[in-house]
Amino acid sequence: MIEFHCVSKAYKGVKALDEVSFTVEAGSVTGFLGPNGAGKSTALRILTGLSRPTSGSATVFGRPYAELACPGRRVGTLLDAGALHPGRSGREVLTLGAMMLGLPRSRVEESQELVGLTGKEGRRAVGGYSLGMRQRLGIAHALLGRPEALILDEPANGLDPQGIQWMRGLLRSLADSGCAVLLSSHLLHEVEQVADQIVMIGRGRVLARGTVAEFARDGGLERTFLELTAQADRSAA
Ligand SMILES: Nc1ncnc2c1ncn2[C@@H]1O[C@H](COP(=O)(O)OP(=O)(O)OP(=O)(O)O)[C@@H](O)[C@H]1O
Repeated sequence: MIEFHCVSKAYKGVKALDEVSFTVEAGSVTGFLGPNGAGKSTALRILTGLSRPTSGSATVFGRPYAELACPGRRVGTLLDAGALHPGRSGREVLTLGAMMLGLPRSRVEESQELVGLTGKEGRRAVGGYSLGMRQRLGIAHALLGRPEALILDEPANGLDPQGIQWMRGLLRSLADSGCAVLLSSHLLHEVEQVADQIVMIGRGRVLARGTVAEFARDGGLERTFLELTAQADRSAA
């Protein structure tokens, strides 16, 4: 459903991504794990048509995101919760999103409820939101069109432990209802709790892929992550 096929990206000769390939199936959560600067955001920006790969292709439902008919309805994205307009209320952000996607107003309340933003919070300007509230609003925005695929960049940033637990439950239930969920993170524990499959990236390259159970069996997620990222750093030095 989501597919990266040999995606490379170079910025002025520096390789941010190097032949990245993996897939995310419908009905599953894939954790895209990597240390700072590994290339996670670059990969997700390419997947959502915000950046062009130097070579290779990234597709959703078999096509580049920008070539999908009404991509915003089929693919929910949250790449930067900080980018929401600070002067608008949460409700306005969602109402504008629903209008742009041609969705009924009822989706605004439904999405707001889904992420636990109260009516009062929805009427406040986003500039006064905590980071956790922005993340919830960003997730509500991503879910407006009842998407079949969900792409989230570091969605747990700023969420408190209750918020993280809530998000896990939400992503699990979305995947169980058939959605393909791809979330990037550098928080191993958070990803381990929710993901079916893990793709580890370091220095722009896929270092390992497998199910959470496979990582647990083969030395543990944290140990594997630290070893492989250190190895990638050494070979890049
Ligand atoms: N617009 C850009 N111009 C030049 N280099 C860039 C640009 N965007 C990203 N990079 C570089 O590409 C590499 C990957 O960055 P990216 O932001 O994709 O990593 P990340 O895994 O999302 O990191 P983080 O967890 O810190 O957000 C880094 O070395 C970064 O400096």
